[in-house]
Amino acid sequence: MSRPRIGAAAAIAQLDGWRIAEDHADAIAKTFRFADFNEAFGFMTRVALMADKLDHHPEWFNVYNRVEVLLTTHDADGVTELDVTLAKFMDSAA
Ligand SMILES: C[C@H](O)[C@H](O)[C@H]1CNC2=NC(N)=NC(=O)C2=N1
Repeated sequence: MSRPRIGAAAAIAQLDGWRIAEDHADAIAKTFRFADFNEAFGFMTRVALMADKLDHHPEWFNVYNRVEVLLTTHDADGVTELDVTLAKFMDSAA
């Protein structure tokens, strides 16, 4: 799905707790913390199903109760509204 790039700054202005990713040309990032691995993996499962439905997939890293997420749109070489949509879903699923 092709979308115009809006950029990380415009994206985080619409979101809570998200930051401009370091060490990346144009991406947004957030670290989610849960009570334990079960909660973290439940979150990842809910997000995975939505990501596949949107055909828009996160880059993420999990250790026990922590999930570090990076969102960008590879097809657009940067952040698009699709990243904002997935970020908002993640916030609602956390
Ligand atoms: C062919 C397929 O639609 C694309 O590769 C999709 C899959 N998931 C994707 N996820 C993300 N984050 N960016 C993309 O550009 C993207 N493209």
